Amino acid sequence: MTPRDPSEDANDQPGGSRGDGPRGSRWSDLDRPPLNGAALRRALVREGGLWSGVDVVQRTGSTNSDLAALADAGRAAEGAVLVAEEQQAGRGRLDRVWTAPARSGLFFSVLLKPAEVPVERWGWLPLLTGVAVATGLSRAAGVNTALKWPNDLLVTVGGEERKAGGILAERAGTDGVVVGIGVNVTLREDELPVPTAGSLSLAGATNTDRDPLLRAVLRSLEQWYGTWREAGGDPALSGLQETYAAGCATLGRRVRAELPGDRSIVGEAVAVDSDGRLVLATAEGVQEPVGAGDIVHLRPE
Ligand SMILES: Nc1ncnc2c1ncn2[C@@H]1O[C@H](COP(=O)(O)OP(=O)(O)OP(=O)(O)O)[C@@H](O)[C@H]1O
Ligand SMILES: O=C(O)CCCC[C@@H]1SC[C@@H]2NC(=O)N[C@@H]21
Repeated sequence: MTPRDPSEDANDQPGGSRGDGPRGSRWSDLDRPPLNGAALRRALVREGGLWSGVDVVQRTGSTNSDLAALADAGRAAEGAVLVAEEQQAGRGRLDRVWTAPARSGLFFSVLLKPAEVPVERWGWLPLLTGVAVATGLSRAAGVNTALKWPNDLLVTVGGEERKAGGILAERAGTDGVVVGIGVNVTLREDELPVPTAGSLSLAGATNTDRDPLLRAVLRSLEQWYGTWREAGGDPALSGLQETYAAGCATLGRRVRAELPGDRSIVGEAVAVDSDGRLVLATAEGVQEPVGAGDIVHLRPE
């Protein structure tokens, strides 16, 4: 898959390259070891499995943009995985920037083509990915994670909820979705892009070795995606709706939903409905489903 940095194959050497650190970085390579692309491929790519290829590049603008361009050109198969050690134009939801310094986290995109699932149910893909990321990381990093609706990954740092990861899902080609995942693994307090951000290491993770973390997330994603597809994308039948609700820190909280067009609604988040929308119960006794926008967790009244 392209575009690739010519130096990327350094990652294919066992132990990876240990040369100069990235330009402008205060970290040496020994502080932040590289991913081992060859070992990841060996562990993840197998006949009949979902992952058809795993490419690791040193640096790019955005793995979502790159994989979407390949999908648009018909040059990427279902299950293609593109990982970057660093992103220089990482993108978040709602046209925000996603900060991704070299080797500080997991920055990757996967191409999914759920042909047997009706398109109306594809909106569950980012939520499904959130469940897979939270499950994989809770297991492999030894840290508690929760989801803020729709798919921010939260950790607790010094008693505060902080955002350590996020998911950006975008249609690509005629029949696919590129799901991009960003997780802050070893970002230190003084490196955080915003005070509300956190990282797995700041939350006390017992393991911050990115290879096993990435494997755990991709294995969990393969499992959840398989179960959901077999259920025809039905969120209840696949158990996804229930599992999502169990891991969602937004439910039961007082929140403000900031909607497109400068409108906002305040209410208690009471459910995630079968379309993946967050249902707010307002003080007026109305149940308002919210499908898009920003959610702010408020203090209890
Ligand atoms: N590496 C990163 N880690 C965490 N947040 C980041 C990172 N890079 C950029 N950001 C952005 O910083 C902003 C602050 O995140 P925060 O969770 O506080 O607020 P938010 O605006 O409610 O985010 P969201 O809409 O995703 O819920 C977000 O827009 C987030 O996308
Ligand atoms: O929280 C968000 O708003 C979503 C952040 C998604 C970031 C990931 S990093 C890999 C992929 N490539 C991108 O440009 N964005 C996603």
